Amino acid sequence: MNRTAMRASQKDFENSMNQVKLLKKDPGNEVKLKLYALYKQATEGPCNMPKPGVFDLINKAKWDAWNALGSLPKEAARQNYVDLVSSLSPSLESSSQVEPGTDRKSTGFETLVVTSEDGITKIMFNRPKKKNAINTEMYHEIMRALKAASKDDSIITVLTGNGDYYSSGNDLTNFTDIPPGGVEEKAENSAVLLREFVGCFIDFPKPLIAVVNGPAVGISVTLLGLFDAVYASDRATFHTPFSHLGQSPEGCSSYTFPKIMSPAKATEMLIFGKKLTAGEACAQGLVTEVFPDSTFQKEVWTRLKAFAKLPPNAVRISKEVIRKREREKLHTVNAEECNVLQGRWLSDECTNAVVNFLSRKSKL
Ligand SMILES: CCCC/C=C/CC(=O)SCCNC(=O)CCNC(=O)[C@H](O)C(C)(C)COP(=O)(O)OP(=O)(O)OC[C@H]1O[C@@H](n2cnc3c(N)ncnc32)[C@H](O)[C@@H]1OP(=O)(O)O
Repeated sequence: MNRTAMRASQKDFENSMNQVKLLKKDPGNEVKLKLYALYKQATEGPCNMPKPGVFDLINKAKWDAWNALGSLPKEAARQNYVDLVSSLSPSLESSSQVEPGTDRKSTGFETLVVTSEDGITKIMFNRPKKKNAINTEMYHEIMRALKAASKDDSIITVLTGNGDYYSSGNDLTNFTDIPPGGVEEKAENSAVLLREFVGCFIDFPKPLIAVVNGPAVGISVTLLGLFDAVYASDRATFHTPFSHLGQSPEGCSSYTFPKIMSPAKATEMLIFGKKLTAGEACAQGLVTEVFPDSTFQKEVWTRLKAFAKLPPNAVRISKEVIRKREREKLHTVNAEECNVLQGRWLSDECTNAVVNFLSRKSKL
């Protein structure tokens, strides 16, 4: 069953309430508080009770648990309640794919693996044979996964890649699927898609962390300027060969990169296509920290799990405070970059570069 994409019905919710009564084992106070909070959120919405006094320990703990859910929508709370109950009583739900002790994995994605565990939603690019190139389906699936993650009960969201690459950027075969309106229509559709896609990163309400497991190219690099932290393996490289491809910067990088790394360093990357090692990208401020590849996954996930234990409301509010004053500017930059790219995609320079790649005449 697709836990993230599907919404639990009122009937599922009522079944889950009954299942709680049938639990053979006491799930413990922490889980009971979580169930209480999700139940209240699902039935009444955000916490609307006055805060109990410090000595009213039980009611204070219940209030804290409910209040911690912030503005989580009722439907999401209902789904989380159903998921939590089914993880406590797997034998009671025959159709559940949720095994105790394993990640909650969302099916319904062709190009991603999306899991949610320990307060972290992980969105993993999953086209390893194509170096995780982002095809049109993947753009749509990433947007869908981000929208679901923004509403689930995770504290942080992580993007990473399966296989040896983080991502090789835009799938160049995207350009071969020409609609009846011809290349102009294709360029226009692509600009609309890109604008919406980058907009999802600008507006994402929780800390967004990139776990860059290997080389990153094109849009998978530029987007990093919109992330809240970027952890990289020392195998990772960062390459934006836009001029070589007859294209121009996107992902708001024309604004974020000069701010992050100085205008001249941004020029070297975005105009001259200089490829940075992970160490260089860290020295420029694009990467937060670099880890040896042999210990990368272990060290990063230990750290992320600790971050995900922080108070959810404080984390979310802090992200909003940081993003708020830049949001409008970022949307303006995004719109401008998409406009410029729409023209670039129709240029001979771009067409030749794509044809050369597709006919195996050139690689980066
Ligand atoms: C609609 C929104 C548009 C937003 C625009 C964004 C701009 C960008 O992102 S620009 C960056 C575009 N990316 C590239 O130019 C990378 C092109 N790929 C390469 O140069 C090389 O594949 C590589 C250096 C990434 C890896 O080389 P390597 O020799 O190790 O492996 P390959 O044999 O080349 O790759 C395996 C397999 O994967 C296919 N592939 C890899 N990357 C892409 C890609 N970006 N687009 C399409 N296909 C890609 C490659 O063709 C191979 O496929 P086959 O096994 O079928 O031959």
